[in-house]
Amino acid sequence: MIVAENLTKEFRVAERGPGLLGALATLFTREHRIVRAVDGVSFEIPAGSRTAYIGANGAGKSTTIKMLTGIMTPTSGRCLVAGIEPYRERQRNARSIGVVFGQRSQLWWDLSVPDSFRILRRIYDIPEPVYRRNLRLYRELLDIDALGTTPVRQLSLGQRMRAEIAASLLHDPAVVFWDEPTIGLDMVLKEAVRVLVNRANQELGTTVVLTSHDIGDIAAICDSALVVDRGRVVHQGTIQDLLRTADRRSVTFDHRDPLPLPAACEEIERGLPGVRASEDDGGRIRVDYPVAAFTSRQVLAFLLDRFDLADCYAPEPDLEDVLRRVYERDATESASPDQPAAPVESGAA
Ligand SMILES: Nc1ncnc2c1ncn2[C@@H]1O[C@H](COP(=O)(O)OP(=O)(O)OP(=O)(O)O)[C@@H](O)[C@H]1O
Repeated sequence: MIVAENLTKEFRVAERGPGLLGALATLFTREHRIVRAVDGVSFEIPAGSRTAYIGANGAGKSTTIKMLTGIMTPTSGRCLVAGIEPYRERQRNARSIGVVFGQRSQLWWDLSVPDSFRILRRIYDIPEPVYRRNLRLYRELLDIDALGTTPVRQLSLGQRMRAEIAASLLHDPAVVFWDEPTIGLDMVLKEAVRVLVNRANQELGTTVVLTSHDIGDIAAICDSALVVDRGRVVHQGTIQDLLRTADRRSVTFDHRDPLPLPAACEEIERGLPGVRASEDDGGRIRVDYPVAAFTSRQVLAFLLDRFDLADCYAPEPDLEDVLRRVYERDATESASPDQPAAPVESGAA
């Protein structure tokens, strides 16, 4: 179980003027401003869950992960990972967690991947059967042998990320924190990484906390989501809960006889004000409606009344669309500071 209680992190940043002179002046200036990267965040992540920690650029995700992994100490509040306050007991915490930061390496730059793994095995005191089992898995899924004896610093980004991901799971940690883990990976490797982490979750009960802008990773790995904005939690619940916050939904239908599509779309938009009707790639009509104005039942009743439907389906809202709207809404709210921050929604955490 991971708990954050009023977790806050502030940075003191020197004010800097424009240009080179401005940059030089910061060396002597006494003017600072406080950036509150994480602002009283509270949440609970149950053991064994797979949680996406999501938010727009600069929302405070990496800073939170750094506190949860013990790299940074909170300005106030606290967090617990499996009962440990990570920044107070860094070494004990490190034994039960695995970490991938897309931008940083946990491997030894001048050593090869097999050498790095041998060192990690000693550091974590990994039992022989566990070490062998995991290496077998990495051979099978990540083609780890192909990295050979090349020093880590000479690997491509994608090759290094394969090794980082394997290293984070090598000691069967209770929790993995992955911050942008699939940067640089091709589609086949992305899929392999998803299989690997889902296997660890199902077979060993590994808790997964994933920070990513990759919607494919979020949908394939996570069952719940924590959405942060300007350092605050604005949504916590299942991915399904998040999808239910969509403000537009759609219905797509096929007509029994060929229809004059532009005229049909116009008729729908006239009959249901605020709705958008358009032809999709397969020659069907797609009707997008605002959920605040219509229920799916009302839209369907209208369509059945006016058209001779051959087939009809209502797809799940698109996670990418839902997140884009959350980020757009948050950006609009930050542009008008008088408006209160979005409320915290809670679902099954
Ligand atoms: N060491 C630091 N010193 C000063 N400000 C910082 C520092 N680290 C982060 N910040 C600021 O804190 C805020 C949150 O940064 P953070 O890296 O946690 O965001 P993020 O959600 O991980 O963003 P991204 O999706 O772009 O990686 C940003 O405004 C950032 O500029």
